[in-house]
Amino acid sequence: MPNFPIVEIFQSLQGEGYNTGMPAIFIRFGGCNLRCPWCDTNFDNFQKLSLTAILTRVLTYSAKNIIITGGEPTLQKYLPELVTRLKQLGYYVAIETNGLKSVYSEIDYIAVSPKYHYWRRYHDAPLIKADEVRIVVEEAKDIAEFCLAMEQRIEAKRYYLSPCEQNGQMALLPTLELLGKLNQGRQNNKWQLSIQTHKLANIE
Ligand SMILES: Nc1nc2[nH]cc(C(=O)O)c2c(=O)[nH]1
Ligand code: SF4
Ligand SMILES: [Mg+2]
Repeated sequence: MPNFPIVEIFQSLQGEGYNTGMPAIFIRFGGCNLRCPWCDTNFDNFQKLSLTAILTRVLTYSAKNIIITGGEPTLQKYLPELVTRLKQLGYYVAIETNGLKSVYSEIDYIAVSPKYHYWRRYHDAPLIKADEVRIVVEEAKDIAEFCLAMEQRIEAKRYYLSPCEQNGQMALLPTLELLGKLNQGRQNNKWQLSIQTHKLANIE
Protein backbone atom coordinates (compact mmCIF):
# COMPACT_ATOMS: atom_id res chain seq x y z
CA MET A 1 0.00 0.00 0.00
CA PRO A 2 1.72 3.23 -1.11
CA ASN A 3 1.51 6.42 0.96
CA PHE A 4 -1.22 9.02 0.46
CA PRO A 5 -0.48 12.68 -0.39
CA ILE A 6 -1.97 14.66 2.52
CA VAL A 7 -2.17 18.46 2.65
CA GLU A 8 -3.73 18.56 6.12
CA ILE A 9 -5.94 16.71 8.60
CA PHE A 10 -7.99 18.80 11.03
CA GLN A 11 -11.27 18.84 12.90
CA SER A 12 -13.78 21.60 12.22
CA LEU A 13 -17.45 22.10 11.37
CA GLN A 14 -18.73 21.46 7.86
CA GLY A 15 -18.97 25.02 6.61
CA GLU A 16 -21.18 24.60 3.55
CA GLY A 17 -23.99 22.63 1.96
CA TYR A 18 -26.71 20.55 3.61
CA ASN A 19 -24.42 19.33 6.42
CA THR A 20 -23.37 22.83 7.52
CA GLY A 21 -22.58 22.70 11.23
CA MET A 22 -21.71 19.00 11.30
CA PRO A 23 -18.55 18.33 13.34
CA ALA A 24 -16.11 16.52 11.08
CA ILE A 25 -12.53 15.49 10.65
CA PHE A 26 -11.29 16.82 7.30
CA ILE A 27 -8.75 14.78 5.37
CA ARG A 28 -7.42 16.99 2.59
CA PHE A 29 -5.63 15.19 -0.25
CA GLY A 30 -3.00 16.72 -2.48
CA GLY A 31 -3.31 16.82 -6.27
CA CYS A 32 -6.13 17.85 -8.58
CA ASN A 33 -7.14 17.19 -12.19
CA LEU A 34 -8.38 20.81 -12.54
CA ARG A 35 -6.82 24.23 -11.97
CA CYS A 36 -9.72 26.55 -11.12
CA PRO A 37 -8.62 30.20 -11.25
CA TRP A 38 -10.19 30.94 -7.83
CA CYS A 39 -9.07 27.73 -6.07
CA ASP A 40 -8.51 28.31 -2.33
CA THR A 41 -6.33 25.25 -1.64
CA ASN A 42 -2.62 24.80 -2.19
CA PHE A 43 -3.04 21.16 -3.16
CA ASP A 44 0.52 20.80 -4.46
CA ASN A 45 1.89 21.20 -0.95
CA PHE A 46 1.47 17.82 0.74
CA GLN A 47 3.22 15.19 2.86
CA LYS A 48 3.16 11.48 2.16
CA LEU A 49 1.39 9.59 4.96
CA SER A 50 0.74 5.88 5.34
CA LEU A 51 -2.76 4.53 5.90
CA THR A 52 -1.81 3.77 9.51
CA ALA A 53 -0.45 7.29 10.07
CA ILE A 54 -3.70 8.80 8.74
CA LEU A 55 -5.84 6.58 10.97
CA THR A 56 -3.68 7.30 14.02
CA ARG A 57 -4.09 11.02 13.44
CA VAL A 58 -7.85 10.73 12.81
CA LEU A 59 -8.29 8.84 16.09
CA THR A 60 -6.88 11.80 18.05
CA TYR A 61 -10.05 13.83 17.23
CA SER A 62 -13.54 13.57 18.72
CA ALA A 63 -15.82 13.90 15.66
CA LYS A 64 -17.60 10.83 14.30
CA ASN A 65 -17.76 12.10 10.73
CA ILE A 66 -15.03 12.32 8.11
CA ILE A 67 -14.98 14.73 5.18
CA ILE A 68 -12.61 13.60 2.47
CA THR A 69 -11.63 16.58 0.36
CA GLY A 70 -8.75 18.12 -1.54
CA GLY A 71 -7.56 18.87 -4.11
CA GLU A 72 -9.42 16.05 -5.80
CA PRO A 73 -9.65 12.95 -3.58
CA THR A 74 -11.05 10.62 -6.26
CA LEU A 75 -7.59 10.62 -7.89
CA GLN A 76 -6.38 8.34 -5.06
CA LYS A 77 -6.25 4.79 -6.31
CA TYR A 78 -6.28 3.41 -2.77
CA LEU A 79 -9.12 5.58 -1.45
CA PRO A 80 -11.40 2.50 -1.09
CA GLU A 81 -8.89 0.96 1.36
CA LEU A 82 -8.88 4.11 3.49
CA VAL A 83 -12.67 4.41 3.39
CA THR A 84 -13.09 0.75 4.34
CA ARG A 85 -10.85 1.19 7.39
CA LEU A 86 -12.65 4.41 8.42
CA LYS A 87 -16.00 2.66 8.17
CA GLN A 88 -14.72 -0.31 10.19
CA LEU A 89 -13.82 2.24 12.87
CA GLY A 90 -17.43 3.46 12.81
CA TYR A 91 -17.04 6.77 10.98
CA TYR A 92 -19.63 8.31 8.67
CA VAL A 93 -17.67 9.17 5.55
CA ALA A 94 -18.48 12.09 3.24
CA ILE A 95 -16.58 13.29 0.18
CA GLU A 96 -16.18 16.57 -1.67
CA THR A 97 -15.40 15.97 -5.33
CA ASN A 98 -15.40 17.86 -8.61
CA GLY A 99 -17.30 14.94 -10.17
CA LEU A 100 -14.93 14.10 -13.01
CA LYS A 101 -14.23 10.62 -11.69
CA SER A 102 -16.49 8.01 -10.16
CA VAL A 103 -16.81 7.78 -6.38
CA TYR A 104 -16.30 4.63 -4.32
CA SER A 105 -19.77 3.26 -3.61
CA GLU A 106 -19.26 2.74 0.16
CA ILE A 107 -18.96 6.49 0.78
CA ASP A 108 -21.98 7.72 2.77
CA TYR A 109 -22.43 11.25 1.42
CA ILE A 110 -21.33 12.68 -1.92
CA ALA A 111 -21.11 16.42 -2.47
CA VAL A 112 -20.14 17.19 -6.06
CA SER A 113 -18.95 20.56 -7.25
CA PRO A 114 -18.83 20.62 -11.04
CA LYS A 115 -16.83 23.53 -12.43
CA TYR A 116 -18.28 25.81 -15.13
CA HIS A 117 -14.76 26.73 -16.20
CA TYR A 118 -14.26 23.10 -17.35
CA TRP A 119 -17.77 22.42 -18.70
CA ARG A 120 -16.56 20.40 -21.69
CA ARG A 121 -14.78 17.95 -19.35
CA TYR A 122 -18.19 17.00 -17.89
CA HIS A 123 -19.69 15.74 -21.17
CA ASP A 124 -18.46 12.21 -20.50
CA ALA A 125 -17.94 12.35 -16.72
CA PRO A 126 -19.07 9.13 -14.96
CA LEU A 127 -20.65 10.64 -11.85
CA ILE A 128 -24.43 10.72 -12.31
CA LYS A 129 -25.76 10.30 -8.76
CA ALA A 130 -24.93 12.38 -5.68
CA ASP A 131 -26.39 13.64 -2.43
CA GLU A 132 -25.76 17.26 -3.28
CA VAL A 133 -24.59 19.28 -6.25
CA ARG A 134 -22.91 22.55 -5.33
CA ILE A 135 -21.90 24.94 -8.08
CA VAL A 136 -19.62 27.92 -7.50
CA VAL A 137 -21.05 30.91 -9.33
CA GLU A 138 -18.57 32.23 -11.86
CA GLU A 139 -19.28 35.31 -13.91
CA ALA A 140 -20.32 33.97 -17.29
CA LYS A 141 -23.19 34.58 -19.68
CA ASP A 142 -24.21 30.93 -19.91
CA ILE A 143 -23.69 29.74 -16.34
CA ALA A 144 -27.46 29.12 -15.98
CA GLU A 145 -27.25 26.68 -18.91
CA PHE A 146 -24.35 24.94 -17.18
CA CYS A 147 -26.37 24.61 -13.95
CA LEU A 148 -29.38 23.19 -15.83
CA ALA A 149 -27.12 20.80 -17.74
CA MET A 150 -25.68 19.55 -14.42
CA GLU A 151 -29.19 19.22 -12.96
CA GLN A 152 -30.03 16.98 -15.94
CA ARG A 153 -26.80 15.04 -15.73
CA ILE A 154 -26.47 14.47 -11.98
CA GLU A 155 -29.39 13.08 -10.01
CA ALA A 156 -29.05 14.62 -6.55
CA LYS A 157 -31.21 15.17 -3.47
CA ARG A 158 -30.23 18.87 -3.36
CA TYR A 159 -28.84 21.53 -5.65
CA TYR A 160 -26.90 24.53 -4.37
CA LEU A 161 -25.24 27.65 -5.68
CA SER A 162 -22.24 28.96 -3.78
CA PRO A 163 -20.92 32.50 -4.20
CA CYS A 164 -17.34 32.61 -5.47
CA GLU A 165 -14.96 33.89 -2.80
CA GLN A 166 -11.79 35.72 -3.80
CA ASN A 167 -9.58 37.84 -1.54
CA GLY A 168 -12.16 37.74 1.26
CA GLN A 169 -14.98 39.01 -1.00
CA MET A 170 -18.06 36.93 -1.80
CA ALA A 171 -20.05 37.71 -4.94
CA LEU A 172 -23.53 37.40 -3.40
CA LEU A 173 -25.62 39.38 -5.88
CA PRO A 174 -24.77 37.27 -8.97
CA THR A 175 -25.55 34.17 -6.88
CA LEU A 176 -28.97 35.46 -5.77
CA GLU A 177 -29.79 36.54 -9.31
CA LEU A 178 -28.81 33.15 -10.69
CA LEU A 179 -30.92 31.39 -8.02
CA GLY A 180 -33.84 33.53 -9.19
CA LYS A 181 -33.21 32.60 -12.79
CA LEU A 182 -32.93 28.86 -12.08
CA ASN A 183 -35.99 28.77 -9.82
CA GLN A 184 -38.09 30.97 -12.14
CA GLY A 185 -41.32 29.25 -13.19
CA ARG A 186 -40.96 26.41 -10.68
CA GLN A 187 -43.06 26.03 -7.58
CA ASN A 188 -40.33 24.41 -5.53
CA ASN A 189 -37.14 26.24 -4.75
CA LYS A 190 -35.02 23.49 -6.20
CA TRP A 191 -31.83 25.57 -6.25
CA GLN A 192 -30.77 26.83 -2.85
CA LEU A 193 -28.03 28.96 -1.36
CA SER A 194 -24.87 27.53 0.17
CA ILE A 195 -22.41 29.93 1.77
CA GLN A 196 -18.85 29.08 2.79
CA THR A 197 -19.73 29.99 6.38
CA HIS A 198 -16.36 28.81 7.71
CA LYS A 199 -14.72 31.67 5.82
CA LEU A 200 -17.11 34.25 7.28
CA ALA A 201 -16.74 32.73 10.75
CA ASN A 202 -12.93 32.56 10.45
CA ILE A 203 -12.63 28.91 11.28
CA GLU A 204 -10.67 26.29 9.42
N1 LIG B 1 -15.10 24.26 7.63
C1 LIG B 1 -14.83 23.83 6.40
N2 LIG B 1 -15.82 23.24 5.69
C2 LIG B 1 -15.52 22.80 4.44
N3 LIG B 1 -16.34 22.16 3.57
C3 LIG B 1 -15.66 21.85 2.46
C4 LIG B 1 -14.35 22.30 2.61
C5 LIG B 1 -13.31 22.04 1.59
O1 LIG B 1 -12.28 22.72 1.60
O2 LIG B 1 -13.50 21.13 0.78
C6 LIG B 1 -14.25 22.91 3.87
C7 LIG B 1 -13.22 23.57 4.63
O3 LIG B 1 -12.08 23.77 4.20
N4 LIG B 1 -13.58 23.98 5.87
S1 SF4 C 1 -11.46 21.29 -8.48
FE1 SF4 C 1 -11.36 22.13 -6.39
S2 SF4 C 1 -9.27 21.70 -5.67
FE2 SF4 C 1 -9.27 21.40 -7.90
S3 SF4 C 1 -8.59 23.37 -8.71
FE3 SF4 C 1 -10.83 23.43 -8.70
S4 SF4 C 1 -11.37 24.37 -6.71
FE4 SF4 C 1 -9.21 23.73 -6.58
MG1 LIG D 1 -12.00 24.79 1.66
